[in-house]
Amino acid sequence: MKIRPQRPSPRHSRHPSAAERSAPVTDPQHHQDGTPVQITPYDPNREPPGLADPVFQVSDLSVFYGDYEAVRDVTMSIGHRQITAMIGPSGCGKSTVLRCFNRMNDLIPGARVNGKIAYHGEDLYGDHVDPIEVRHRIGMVFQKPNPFPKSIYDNIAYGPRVNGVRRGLDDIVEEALHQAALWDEVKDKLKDSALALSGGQQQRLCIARTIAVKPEVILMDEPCSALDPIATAKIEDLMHNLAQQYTIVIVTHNMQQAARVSDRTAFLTADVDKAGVRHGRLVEYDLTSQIFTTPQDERTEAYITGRFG
Ligand SMILES: Nc1ncnc2c1ncn2[C@@H]1O[C@H](COP(=O)(O)OP(=O)(O)OP(=O)(O)O)[C@@H](O)[C@H]1O
Repeated sequence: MKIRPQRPSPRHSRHPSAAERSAPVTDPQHHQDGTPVQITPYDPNREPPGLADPVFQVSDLSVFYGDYEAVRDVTMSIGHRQITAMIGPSGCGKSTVLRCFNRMNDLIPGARVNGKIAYHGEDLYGDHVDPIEVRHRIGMVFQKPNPFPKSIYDNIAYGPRVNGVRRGLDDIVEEALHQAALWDEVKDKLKDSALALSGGQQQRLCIARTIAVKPEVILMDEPCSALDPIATAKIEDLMHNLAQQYTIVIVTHNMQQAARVSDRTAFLTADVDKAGVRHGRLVEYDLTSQIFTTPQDERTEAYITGRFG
């Protein structure tokens, strides 16, 4: 697969999206005693990154499970080194679309994709494209932390070893754990089982495991839904830092989270057709600040103000 080589380089620091400053839905998360959990704010001087030279260009994407068209006609671009959130009511197809970005839907019997997803201009579903290679470039973090029943070290080293890396593993493991903001907590127990970590630590371990194979894109499917507010805040902080080097797409049910972490937000919903069948649709896609302050579509407004969904 010809994919443009990626060379992570430091990006200027993060901005606070206007959403964070003015969104009507920015309830902070709270500790058990009621005090708000602090999340490092974006840099107020940073402009939202643009969509020139997008990582993905999605055109007329429809996804079927057997005969059922779960998602219909999605067209959008995903920008480089920024965080794109996908929000919408349950069943509107957020996870389905997310899984298309690294061909995880290939693993679901009966799943089929129509339309096109270009990755740096290359057809991601082209005949010549190796889905395994795609998943190296485009990693995924799931809702429930899923460490392997191995040591912390071996979890991180697993991907590089599979890729044939034999030397420098210690450095790779340390760097990935640093990037995932977990090093200080685990550096003295790298040989301990990953299963002994807390849920939040396990999720950061899974992020470190993803980073260790040096992807360009990290897909996150509800990465905080199984975590408490403090662990959630750590992951959100981590996302702000990771977006300096990686392109992140996150599915979240938590609108406050989308408003806090993302540069751009896609709102999806499910329309019911004449036959009474629901199909997921992209309703609106814009800067997060726009979506949460001046949405253009009344369905988006109804959703973000809690009137449906
Ligand atoms: N493996 C599958 N086989 C058949 N139908 C599926 C499969 N996965 C999802 N669907 C259907 O596709 C539609 C979209 O599901 P999807 O999980 O993508 O939505 P979602 O917006 O992520 O939902 P949620 O927020 O509840 O996770 C739903 O009607 C769902 O039942």
